[in-house]
Amino acid sequence: MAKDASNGDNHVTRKPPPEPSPLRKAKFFQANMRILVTGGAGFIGSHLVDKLMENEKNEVIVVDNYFTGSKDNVSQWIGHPRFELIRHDVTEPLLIEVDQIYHLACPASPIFYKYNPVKTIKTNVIGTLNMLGLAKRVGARILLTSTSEVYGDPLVHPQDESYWGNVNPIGVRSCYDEGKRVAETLMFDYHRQHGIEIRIARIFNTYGPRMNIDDGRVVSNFIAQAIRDEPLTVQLPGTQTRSFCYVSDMVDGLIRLMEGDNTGPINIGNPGNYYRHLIVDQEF
Ligand SMILES: O=C(O)[C@H]1O[C@H](OP(=O)(O)OP(=O)(O)OC[C@H]2O[C@@H](n3ccc(=O)[nH]c3=O)[C@H](O)[C@@H]2O)[C@H](O)[C@@H](O)[C@@H]1O
Repeated sequence: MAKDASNGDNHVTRKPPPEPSPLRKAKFFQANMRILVTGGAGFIGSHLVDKLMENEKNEVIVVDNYFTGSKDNVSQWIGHPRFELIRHDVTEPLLIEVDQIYHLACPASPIFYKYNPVKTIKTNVIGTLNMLGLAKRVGARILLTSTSEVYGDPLVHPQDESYWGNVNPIGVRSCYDEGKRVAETLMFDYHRQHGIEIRIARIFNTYGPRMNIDDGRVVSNFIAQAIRDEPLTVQLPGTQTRSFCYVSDMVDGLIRLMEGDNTGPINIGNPGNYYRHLIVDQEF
């Protein structure tokens, strides 16, 4: 699904990224790559951590406030010499020395992001500013997990990255949709103004182990209803489509984006769209 979505002028005034700080070079020479994962105790974040930890040259630091994530998701790494877990809210500055930042921290499903919309906006805006400030200070490359929801209620199907979206700025979902859109804007402004190395992924529906069963998203809804022997909720059969990506494929996509040369934004998801009633037929 990847495409160059420069929208005309994203790459025009790119400056070279700043040098990594001498402090990091001197102090952390043992590990080839020190990687920060915000939201690393969440569903996708914890699978990303598992994959990054497979590489013995990586040292992984997880920062999470456990709003929707859980220590259980990373319990297999607690005590490992290359792993560190910090309870921290990204809306507060973080002083740390790292080479790469995967910035995932954000409530991601409607139930949770609507629960405290002001906090959701703060996490997206102030949290992303803080992570970009950190990236600038230490010369780290930063990847933001944005979302397919930046396309809002799209007027074109399927949406490629050059589509600017159709988003309600004042609705109850805006804290998330517009929050992620501002986060993307901040990423590109830091890139253009300060030469920060950025990567932006727009994540589509993802499923797999550790997904939150009660988060109100379609796969978890179906599974939860099936387990509870309840009728499955299918809205307007035949009209609602979704794509579904398995979490290990999502994580591979995120790592390849981080390691590659394309800033994004890049859609990451399953390119096939499925009607909700077909999912039910196939899975149950
Ligand atoms: O599908 C997507 O678009 C989303 O995918 C992932 O979200 P996901 O792993 O599905 O959701 P969670 O399991 O809720 O993970 C989010 C993590 O962020 C943490 N978080 C949330 C809010 C906050 O203020 N700070 C913070 O650290 C949560 O505790 C949790 O561990 C990414 O983390 C989101 O940034 C992305 O928007």
